[in-house]
Amino acid sequence: HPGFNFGWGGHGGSSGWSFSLFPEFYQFSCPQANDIVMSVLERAIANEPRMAASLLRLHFHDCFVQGCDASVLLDDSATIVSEKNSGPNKNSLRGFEVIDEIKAKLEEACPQTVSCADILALAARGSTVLSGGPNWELPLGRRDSKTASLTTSNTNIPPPNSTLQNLVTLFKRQGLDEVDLVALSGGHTIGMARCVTFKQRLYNQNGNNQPDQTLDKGYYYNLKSVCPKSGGDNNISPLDFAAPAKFDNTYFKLILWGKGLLTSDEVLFTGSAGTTMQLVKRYAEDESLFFDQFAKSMVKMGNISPLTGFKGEVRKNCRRVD
Ligand code: HEM
Ligand SMILES: [Ca+2]
Repeated sequence: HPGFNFGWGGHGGSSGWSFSLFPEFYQFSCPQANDIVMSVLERAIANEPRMAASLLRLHFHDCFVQGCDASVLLDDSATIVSEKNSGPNKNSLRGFEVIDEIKAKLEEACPQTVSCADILALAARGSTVLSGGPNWELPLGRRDSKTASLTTSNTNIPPPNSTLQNLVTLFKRQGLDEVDLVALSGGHTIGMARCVTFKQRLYNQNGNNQPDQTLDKGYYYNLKSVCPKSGGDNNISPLDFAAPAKFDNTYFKLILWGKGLLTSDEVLFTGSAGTTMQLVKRYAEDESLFFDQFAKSMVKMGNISPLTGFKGEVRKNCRRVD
């Protein structure tokens, strides 16, 4: 089988072999893999700029549940309880049709070779680049799960009203630290969120029927007009209203000004942990520092317990196990 990296397992495993991800994984088996991904992305994102954001988020929601194994793409079936119906995912995750299109093209060019988990990682990177963000060398060789976990999807993915402590804990569970938390939250430089995810901040942040005091007043009135106290749950607002389709560091500037959309964005600056506050300031001041760290943290997130070697499979259709 081409592309396996037979390195010695040195991390306490007793089995002897370990397989790690590496950028040239498809060099011989499907050298055009990234070009095919990029050609589909170019069209999809030109057609709808928000698609870049939706695809970036898909990789995150995959990696935080059972690792980066494309579990998030599986539909309900006799053996699968789909993660698509979890609290954080239902009526929210988008981009599945674009992944299907990429997979169909890859199956034509290189049958049963490129995993759905690697497609998610390639699509996340490509979406970042096409939105004006950083590029990075992307380790590949993930394989696809034969299982999904609705319950883990409900427990591992942080909710939008999280405290800073809560965010730090959920990221630590994945081997990610405060630096990764702040940099990866910068993914909110693109895309949209539904009213239901930030309504609490407008009308009852602390159980006293008062808005979140950290919200800028003008921004607060704007948000109220798209997100009424009752109804309108599916109305959407940009996570970075200054440039919702451009991958830049304005997300961090907005947070400094009380114009971050979600509680989870604002607490990076106002929550009681000096480290994340300093990082928000530094990324707001220095876009290239943010880009460098975002790239590093994306590689780290993409390395969360992948299936490698002979584990898992390469699905033919990302929506079902073979
Ligand atoms: C730190 C914890 C995080 C929380 C609490 C969080 C929460 C959310 C919420 C509530 C939404 C809106 C969903 C909706 O209304 O349907 C959203 C959207 C989004 N998130 Fe996060 N997120 C987090 C981290 C991340 C990370 C690590 C990434 C990627 C690196 C990311 C990328 C995105 C993107 C791009 C969107 C917009 C998606 C679209 O427009 O379709 N988020 N997030
Ligand atoms: Ca997964």
